[in-house]
Amino acid sequence: MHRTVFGRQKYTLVHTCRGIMSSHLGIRLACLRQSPAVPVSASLLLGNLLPLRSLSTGQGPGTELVPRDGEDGARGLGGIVGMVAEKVGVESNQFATGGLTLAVFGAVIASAGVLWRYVWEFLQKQLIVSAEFDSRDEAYSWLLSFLADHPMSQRTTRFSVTTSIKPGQKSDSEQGDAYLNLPRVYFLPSPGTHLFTFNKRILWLSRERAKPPAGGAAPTASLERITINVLGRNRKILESLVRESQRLFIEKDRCRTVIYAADQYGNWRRIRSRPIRHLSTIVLDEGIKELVLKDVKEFLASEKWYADRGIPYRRGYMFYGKPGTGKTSFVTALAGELKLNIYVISLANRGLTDETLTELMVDTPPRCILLLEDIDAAFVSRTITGATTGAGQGNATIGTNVTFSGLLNAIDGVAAQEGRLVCMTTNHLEKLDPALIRPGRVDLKVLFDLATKYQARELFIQFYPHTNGEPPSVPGMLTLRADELVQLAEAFAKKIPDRVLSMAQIQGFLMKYKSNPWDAVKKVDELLNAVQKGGAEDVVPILKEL
Ligand SMILES: Nc1ncnc2c1ncn2[C@@H]1O[C@H](COP(=O)(O)OP(=O)(O)OP(=O)(O)O)[C@@H](O)[C@H]1O
Repeated sequence: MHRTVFGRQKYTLVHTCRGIMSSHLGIRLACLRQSPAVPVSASLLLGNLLPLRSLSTGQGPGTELVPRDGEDGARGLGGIVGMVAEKVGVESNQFATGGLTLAVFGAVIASAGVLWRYVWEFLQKQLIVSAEFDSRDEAYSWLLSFLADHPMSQRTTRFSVTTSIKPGQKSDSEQGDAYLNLPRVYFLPSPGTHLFTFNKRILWLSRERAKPPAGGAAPTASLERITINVLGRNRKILESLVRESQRLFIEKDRCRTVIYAADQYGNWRRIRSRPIRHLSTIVLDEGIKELVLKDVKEFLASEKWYADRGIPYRRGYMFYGKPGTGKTSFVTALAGELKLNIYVISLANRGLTDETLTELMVDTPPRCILLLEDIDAAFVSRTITGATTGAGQGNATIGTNVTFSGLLNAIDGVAAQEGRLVCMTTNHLEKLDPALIRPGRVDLKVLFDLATKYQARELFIQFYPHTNGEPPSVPGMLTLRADELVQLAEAFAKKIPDRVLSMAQIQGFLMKYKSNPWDAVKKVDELLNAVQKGGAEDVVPILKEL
C-alpha cells in the first residue's frame, strides 16, 4: 500500500496480485478526501476497480501514474478501453479515456441488467408454473367467485369489496339479503400479491389493474389481470384449480338461466343469471306455447337428420307483435325449459361491426339461444329506408354499424349452423326486409298479440297466491281460496276487452293492487280509460323482461 497524489488529490495505492499465476497487478485507489471533481480521477478509479490497463507506479509521495507500455493489458474492461482508446488515438488524452471507461462501464451494467432479466425469466420458466386470467374472459369470473369463497379472502388485510364478480353484472339481490333487498357483497384480494393454498399446495396470485389510458382519455372498462403461480414444473395443480372454480361457478347457476351480451370489444360477457322462468308463467293464446316448444325440441333432436340431408343445422324464429306481449319473456322461459343459456345481441350497440358480429357468432356455443332483440330498430326494409341509406346496397341500417349484408352473413354463416336457435324479436314485422325473414333464416313466425279475456283471466289467477284449504306458505301474506280466486279472475276478465291491452299493461296494473284483488276488479276501468287516452304509462309501470 502506498500513498500517492494525483492532481491535488491524495490516494492510497493498493497493489494486489491477481491470482498466483497472474503477472497482472491490479491497483485500487482510495480517495482520502472528497474534493471538487477531477474528471480523470473517476476514470482512473473505475478503470482500476475494473482491471484497467496496468499502470506502472512509482513509490513514495508524489508518485506519478503512467500507463505501462507493452504489457498484457488487453485483459478485462480496462484492456478493452485501452484498446479502443489506442485505436481512436486518444490513449494519451485522460479525459477521453475517462469518458470511454464510463461508457464501457455503463454498457456493462446495462447488459448485465438484460442478462439478468433473461436469466430470471429462464429460472421462472424452469421453476414456476403460471396461469393468467383476463377480466374480459369468463374464466375470470369463475376465479373471482372461487377466490371470494376462499378463506384467504376472508383473512387478508388488503381486500377489495364488490357487489359483482361478473363484468357488467347488476347487483343480484337474490343472493344477498333477500329480506332487506340488499345485494350480496364479495370480499376479494386487492391488487397486489397474495399467498393462498389449494389442495395442500402454496400458490400466490398477483392481481393487476390496467393503467388508465394516457392523455386523460376515459378509462376502458376496468381491465384486470390475475396471474396465479406455483413452484414446480407441473401445471396440473393450476388446471385443477381452473376446473374446480368452473365447476363451483356452474353449480351456482344450475337452476338459473345465464344471459350473455356482446360488449364493445366483440366479446361475450356474462351479464347476469336469473332464476329459471317456468313456461307456465307465460300466458299465450291456447296452443301457441306447445307448438313452439314441440318445434324446438324436434329440432334439437334432429342433428343427424339435418346432416344426412346436407341441410344447415339451424332454426330461426321470429317473434313479432306489440310491445309488452311476452316475446322476450317467452324466450327466457323457453331457455329455462330447455336448460339453454341466452346470448343477446343488440344491433343498436355502436361498438358492433360486421367483423365483431361474425366473431361473436363463432364464439357462441353450439347449444344455446341466440337472441337478436328489436331487430326493426336497426334494420328496416331497404325500400323504406332506400332514400337515405343507400337502397340496393344491402346497407339499410339505422343506428348501427352492422350492415344488412353483414347481418345476413352472420345468420347464414358456418358458425351459425351448429344447432343454434336464432330468435329474433320485432314490434314491426311489416318493416323488415323480406330477405331477413325468408325461410331458412326464419323458419317459424309467431305473433304475440294483445291480450284476450282468456289471457287476462289466466294472468289474474297466476298473480294472486291461493290455497286449497291449507294455511298460507308465508304467514300474514294475502292468500285467497282457489274458488274465490277463480270467481274474481272471471269478473276481472269480463271487464277486459279482447286485444286492447298488452299483458305487460295488465300485469303492471295488478302490481298496483298486489294485496287487494277486489280493488283490482273494481278499478280496472281506470286502466281502460288511461289506455283510451293514450296515457297508460301513468297508470301502469313499463315492464321489460331483459
Ligand atoms: N304473455 C305473457 N304472459 C305472462 N306475462 C307476460 C306476457 N307478456 C308480457 N308479460 C309480462 O310483461 C312484461 C314485459 O314482457 P316482455 O318484455 O316479454 O314483452 P315483449 O313483447 O318482449 O316487449 P317488447 O316488444 O317491448 O320487447 C314481463 O314482465 C312479463 O312478465
